[in-house]
Amino acid sequence: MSGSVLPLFVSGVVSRGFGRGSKELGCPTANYSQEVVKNLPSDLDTGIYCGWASVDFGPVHKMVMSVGWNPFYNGKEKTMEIHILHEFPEQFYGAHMRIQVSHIDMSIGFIGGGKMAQALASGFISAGVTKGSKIVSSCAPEDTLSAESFKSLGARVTHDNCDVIKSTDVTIMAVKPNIIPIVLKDIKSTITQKNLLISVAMGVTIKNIEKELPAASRVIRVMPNTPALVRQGASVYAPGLATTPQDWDTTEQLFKSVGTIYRVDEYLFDPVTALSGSGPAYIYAVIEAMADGGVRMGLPRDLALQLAAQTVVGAGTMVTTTMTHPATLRDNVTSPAGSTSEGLFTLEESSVRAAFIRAVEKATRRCQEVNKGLDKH
Ligand SMILES: NC(=O)C1=CN([C@@H]2O[C@H](COP(=O)(O)OP(=O)(O)OC[C@H]3O[C@@H](n4cnc5c(N)ncnc54)[C@H](O)[C@@H]3O)[C@@H](O)[C@H]2O)C=CC1
Ligand SMILES: O=C(O)[C@@H]1CCC=N1
Repeated sequence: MSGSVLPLFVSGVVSRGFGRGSKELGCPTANYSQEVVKNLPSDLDTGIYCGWASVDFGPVHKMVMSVGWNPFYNGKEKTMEIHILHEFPEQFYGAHMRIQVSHIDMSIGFIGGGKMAQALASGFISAGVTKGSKIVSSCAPEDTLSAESFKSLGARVTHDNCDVIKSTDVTIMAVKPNIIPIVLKDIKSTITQKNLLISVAMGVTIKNIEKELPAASRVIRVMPNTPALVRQGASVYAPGLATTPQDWDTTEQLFKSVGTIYRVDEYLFDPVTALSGSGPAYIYAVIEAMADGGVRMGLPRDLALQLAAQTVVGAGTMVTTTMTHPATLRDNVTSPAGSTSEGLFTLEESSVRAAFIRAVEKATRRCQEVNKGLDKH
């Protein structure tokens, strides 16, 4: 994530770009050669940055920079395109340009300031994507706990959902599914095409949201999970009809800063919600139960909990980093006639695997029920 590599200093020779900055977009850009782009730290995400630039050791000017693949132009090469906020009398290809790159802190709104919103807000701040003072959150007036949590992050709290929409470019709608119709009614006459609305509500389809808002409203559906708080979240997204590649990029950058994000077809959202949205709760139950087993066998409670939690972290990391099938990793732990084999047999006798499979199935059905209920509105 970019936060760790900023501020970043880059210098090199200005090369000829595609020539479309001035002509087509009315925004001239100075581009670095591919050698410079290839030497960028791998942690520097694609996106828009701001900073300072100096050409041929001349005066320092403000600049904005786009780093990316230019999806609109089907770009094949990553580019760094720098627009310097100064009128130069002539082109300066071949000149030496030095830049200092910083973040543009994103202003992010949350409609609903509960558990999921708090996890995302804290994660975004610690990832360096934004700062508390750039966040605005709304919650129910009686929900003083959520209000206090957001205030402690340095955010502004309001009870007016339209205020959130007006104050921010990206707004995350994180209220319970049954509150979504109320919120959409609230913001309908305020939201414009300037706003990107991201819904994280379970069981609420993009279509259900779009139909309550003005035509061409930019809506993206995301299913995150609460480990976003420690930047270990797992999210998926699906874009609405009026969104642009820039919106997809913004969403990916945001949620990548707090874990992983995959784009999926929307019909997969219910099983995703049941697996990774709800999943942390299942795993907390596993950690607690394993620790209880340790305590039963004489371990101190704190040690048992630490060992159980770290075992889950370690096993998960083994799967994601070695890309080895869990069955092989499990075999590597299981010695003939050893302790693991006894433990696993006992889990099989209790149909633990079937219980997890059924849990994901039942949770998926619940998302479908909620969706059917909202469809009737
Ligand atoms: N908690 C989780 O692990 C996850 C939750 N989600 C989704 O996130 C959404 C929120 O869930 P939680 O944060 O768990 O719920 P929560 O109950 O902790 O938070 C709901 C928030 O909505 C606020 N609220 C209620 N009425 C409102 C209104 N009219 N206008 C503005 N705000 C209002 C409440 O004050 C509260 O801050 C749900 O749709 C859920 O499906 C998605 C993934 C994971
Ligand atoms: O339990 C719920 O409904 C939400 C959705 C996924 C996690 N929490």
